[in-house]
Amino acid sequence: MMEPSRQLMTVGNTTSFRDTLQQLSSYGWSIHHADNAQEAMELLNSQACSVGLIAMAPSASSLPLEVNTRYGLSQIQWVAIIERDALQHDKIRDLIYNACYAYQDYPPDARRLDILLESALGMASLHEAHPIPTLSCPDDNHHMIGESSVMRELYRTIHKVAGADAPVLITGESGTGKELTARAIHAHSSRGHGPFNVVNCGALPSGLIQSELFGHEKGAFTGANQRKIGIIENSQGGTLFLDEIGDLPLDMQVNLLRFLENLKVFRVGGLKEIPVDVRVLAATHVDLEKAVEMGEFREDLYHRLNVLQVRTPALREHPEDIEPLARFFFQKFSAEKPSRVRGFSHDCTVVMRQHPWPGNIRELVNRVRRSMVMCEQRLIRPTDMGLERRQSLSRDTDTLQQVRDMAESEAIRAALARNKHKVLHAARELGVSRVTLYRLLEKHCIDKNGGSVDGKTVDPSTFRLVQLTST
Ligand SMILES: Nc1ncnc2c1ncn2[C@@H]1O[C@H](COP(=O)(O)OP(=O)(O)OP(=O)(O)O)[C@@H](O)[C@H]1O
Repeated sequence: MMEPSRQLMTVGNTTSFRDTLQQLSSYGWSIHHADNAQEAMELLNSQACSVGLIAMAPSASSLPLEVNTRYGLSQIQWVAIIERDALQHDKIRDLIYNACYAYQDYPPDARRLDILLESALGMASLHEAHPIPTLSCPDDNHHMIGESSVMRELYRTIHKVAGADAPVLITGESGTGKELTARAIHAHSSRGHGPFNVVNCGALPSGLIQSELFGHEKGAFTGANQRKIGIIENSQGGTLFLDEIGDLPLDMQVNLLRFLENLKVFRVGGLKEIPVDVRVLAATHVDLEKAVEMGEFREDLYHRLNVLQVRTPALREHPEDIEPLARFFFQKFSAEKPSRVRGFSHDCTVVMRQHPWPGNIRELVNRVRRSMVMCEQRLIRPTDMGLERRQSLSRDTDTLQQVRDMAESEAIRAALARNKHKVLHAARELGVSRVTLYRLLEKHCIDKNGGSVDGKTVDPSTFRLVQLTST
């Protein structure tokens, strides 16, 4: 780890302890001053300060929270200098408790402060040593988190398809980040400055869908008192994301296909075609090929949308990202609403790894949010997240065979995921022949796409049940 540099940002009215600051300079601290939050943020853009010393006025500035919200909670370790009496104010107590590393009374003692700042610096460097890996998005709210090989592969694919102006079909289980992926494709494409509009095809009432998408002219039907511009036209110069495309009624599929072929819309009741420059991204969590076979989805539309394909991985395929994701959501929610909770207990991180996450990243978001409400301690425990340590791995009654079977089935699923479901490659990685791997897939009821045989979400404990009942 690099030796942390002794850059110190001071904020607020520090005139009453000017001498102390001079002594700190003589101890090797480079001091940069900001009068207010705005200046502090500007300073942070040019100086790599990770420790802040704030002269906290009795009126209680919320500055440490503001700065941490902007820069990511825990990025700056704050030490507050306060009048002892100020601790009687709830607001100040809360602020120090929630946003500061430590505090010292007036007049601050240079030696003690030096030690305190040094240890704050140590804490800051620990945070820096564990940055949250992301795919950045120009829009601050939509960064993608995860540094596993599957997520890196996803980022690479996003960059590749962003450069092409063709439709993209995004597939993946519910909650795996299909919409976020669509936003990232848009943001990294040449249309990034244009609009990004989302239509959930499953949520639109069938009677309204035509006019929602294509718009209508005044008087086109009873109740059409005004001209309405449809969402396709409103996406001019940008991207239209059609979520749950599999739910689009068949008659609408024809209209959408026509639009994709000539990039012109006909408003309902309109007389002329209007050209629209828009890129269409579509997402589905159902198997569209199967839907085509069943006659529920038009084959021509499927091929038109499926020019480029991106698959968002299930969370169980990249368990190494669970903790960084959980930390990211924790920081995000802490910034939105200051919390006394400081992070996750060790037990909690172990249990998060064991949980199969059938609801994927959305489930993780919800569980982290819940845990921050439920937690009564400084660290979140498994029960705060509504999770229990999985019995199967720790129960005395598990036979060695059962434990082996579970490990075997999890290793196979992970190898398939890593090898894009290519059985031959997964078999090579696992050091078995292809025939053996097929036999094992059958034994563990795994289809070669990593799901269970009936296509339901894979939960290792379910596999165990299947196995126990079939033997
Ligand atoms: N890699 C990621 N990094 C950070 N947040 C993520 C990531 N992937 C998903 N999320 C978050 O998880 C939640 C679900 O993501 P999203 O809505 O994109 O999933 P989805 O696959 O479109 O779900 P559905 O199929 O149910 O519509 C959102 O809050 C999203 O911001």
